Amino acid sequence: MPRAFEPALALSLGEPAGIGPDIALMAWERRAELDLPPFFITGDPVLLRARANRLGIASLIRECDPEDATALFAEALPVVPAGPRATAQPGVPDASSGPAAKAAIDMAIRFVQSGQASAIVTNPISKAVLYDAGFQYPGHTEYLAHLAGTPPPRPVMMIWSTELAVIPATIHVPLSDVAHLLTRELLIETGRIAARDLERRFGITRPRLGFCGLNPHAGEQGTIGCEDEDVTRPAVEALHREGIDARGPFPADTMFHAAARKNYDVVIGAYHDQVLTPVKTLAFDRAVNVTLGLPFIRTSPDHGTAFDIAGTGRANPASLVEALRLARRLSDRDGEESAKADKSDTAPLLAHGDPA
Ligand SMILES: NC(=O)C1=CN([C@@H]2O[C@H](COP(=O)(O)OP(=O)(O)OC[C@H]3O[C@@H](n4cnc5c(N)ncnc54)[C@H](O)[C@@H]3O)[C@@H](O)[C@H]2O)C=CC1
Ligand SMILES: NCC(=O)COP(=O)(O)O
Repeated sequence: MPRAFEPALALSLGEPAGIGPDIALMAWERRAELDLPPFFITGDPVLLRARANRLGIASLIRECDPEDATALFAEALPVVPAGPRATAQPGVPDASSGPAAKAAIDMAIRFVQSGQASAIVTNPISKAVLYDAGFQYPGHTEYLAHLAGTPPPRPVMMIWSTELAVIPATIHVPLSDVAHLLTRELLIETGRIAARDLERRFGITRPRLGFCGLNPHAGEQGTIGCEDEDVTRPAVEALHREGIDARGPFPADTMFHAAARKNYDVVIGAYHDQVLTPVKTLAFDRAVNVTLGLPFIRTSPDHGTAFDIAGTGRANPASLVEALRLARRLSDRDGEESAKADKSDTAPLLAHGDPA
């Protein structure tokens, strides 16, 4: 059933010196051809106008309130001004970058929490720039959990593509800390959240979670490192006892080939690069970062700020386009689910192998 008011998606500006402004403008320019869901940007409209001029995009930027964005979207790029002016040039972050990027996220989240936006899509931030500005969180994933409530829910990072979906159990931590941060509790909680959200939000009945070993050959029965037998296997068994289809641990080096990928709906790995490397190799321009475990929907392109090509017109907006589409599909599904007493006929949102 259509909702009376269709809120638009809130897209945060991201790092002003990065490609976030470029890809937002490029996506909006092709909104009709790509049949994009309406979105508005939270951020500095002056910077966006300057970037549009630099890129030669005949973009009409219109400052507005979030409620007006859906109606405006066909004729202009709606922008809700957020925070301080962003003065950085493409590729060269300056002192305004951190505060401007953070203000854009804060405003977008307020609109999602008040129902003035249906979901948040975040453009990439430079973590180092934000840390320099005093930002206390490793990335969006952890910051959004902090904004979501008290105590903050455990956020789970999933990078989703039709070829492969992955979750790093530890997220933005140094590699030297991974072995001691990888606990049974962490894996069990991550598995529970993944199983629940893949079912509830993505419509996958009894999702198959493939756990990835930490050590070579998943520890070779405990002879090459103890974590796979002492931590991961008991976590998989505990999830299994709860009725969750958890499998593994499997060796990381053989989990990602085409036949193996058919055995899981998502791979849960030990650390960031273990699982993000395969998905970015397979689907760099299509994969979407989705945060599970939050009371609202958040997606993001899978890539970073790409300072080396900001302002050149060479950035590919495809991952942002997929992030916008997925946010819309997840929020439509959310709306249907809450409006519906009988949920049995809601189709799966995406299955691996579906055309994107
Ligand atoms: N969601 C977020 O906020 C994310 C932020 N980052 C941040 O981005 C910054 C740079 O990270 P890198 O590791 O250099 O990764 P990156 O993704 O920014 O760039 C890696 C390479 O891919 C290219 N590239 C990236 N996106 C592209 C696109 N849309 N079209 C064409 N080429 C593209 C870049 O030009 C570069 O050569 C870091 O500060 C990192 O923290 C990284 C990932 C996600
Ligand atoms: N490589 C993905 C990534 O680091 C994204 O982090 P976040 O800012 O979305 O938490």
